[in-house]
Amino acid sequence: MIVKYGGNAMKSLDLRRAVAAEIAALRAEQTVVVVHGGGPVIERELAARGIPSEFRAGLRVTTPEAMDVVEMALCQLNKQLSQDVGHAVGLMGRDSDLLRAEVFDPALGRVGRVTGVNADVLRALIGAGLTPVVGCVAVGPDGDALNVNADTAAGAVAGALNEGIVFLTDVDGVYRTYPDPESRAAHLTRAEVEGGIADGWIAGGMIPKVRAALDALDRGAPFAVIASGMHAGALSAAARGEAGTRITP
Ligand SMILES: Nc1ncnc2c1ncn2[C@@H]1O[C@H](COP(=O)(O)OP(=O)(O)O)[C@@H](O)[C@H]1O
Ligand SMILES: CC(=O)N[C@@H](CCC(=O)OP(=O)(O)O)C(=O)O
Repeated sequence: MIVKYGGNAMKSLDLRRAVAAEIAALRAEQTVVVVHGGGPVIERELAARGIPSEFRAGLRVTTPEAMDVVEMALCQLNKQLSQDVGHAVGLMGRDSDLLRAEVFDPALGRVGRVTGVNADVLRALIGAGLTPVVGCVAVGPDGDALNVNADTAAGAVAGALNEGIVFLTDVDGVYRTYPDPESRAAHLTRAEVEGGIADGWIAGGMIPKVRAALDALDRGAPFAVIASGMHAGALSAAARGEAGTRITP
């Protein structure tokens, strides 16, 4: 299974360690590949350098200067997470062409769209009993770094490995009336997702997440769930289909 682990569910060290422990526990039952972002860490490092952040439809406009900071911040986080998870190898998308990408839209700068995943490297690590922990910086056609939204990167990895995916975040799933957790949808079809984006009840950072879930299914993932990483046991409940929002074709 692929676990996408992102910014909001890693805001404190305690939370990060709790999720890492859940990932380590899940590994006793199944193979796990972690793909991570780190929005809040990137945000902090950019702010410390006086570099402003602008998002369009959930994607960070990334200048070459911002790209350097994104890569530095995510590389450090990658090592911390792989240490937290244990028996893991931390890799960035630039290692062994793990994530290949092209420029998504020149107006967004160095933002990438994934064009290929080196699944053989992941299979080799898994075969050696190690958990891959993948940071979402890809290699572009010119060999330079491209900033890929971590949900998008994780969806592409799930598709390439034909494995299910759980996107961990700071909400219990997709809410029909955000922010009311009682309105969580247990299932959403592609048509409902597209309708939700068009009608505006799926917004902001949830847009790349639901699109990545659909993309993962299109690329061959058997299931895609969006669930909370904020409570103990949430990951295994989501893996069993007892929590979160399951996106279906
Ligand atoms: N319909 C919705 N249901 C739940 N969350 C939503 C919805 N629409 C927008 N959101 C927002 O999406 C956020 C999750 O996306 P994001 O902040 O990018 O998460 P992460 O950093 O975990 O990847 C939620 O915290 C919430 O603010
Ligand atoms: C292009 C783009 O938006 N890239 C993201 C990559 C990190 C990410 O996605 O982190 P979370 O999963 O924590 O949100 C960014 O720069 O924030």
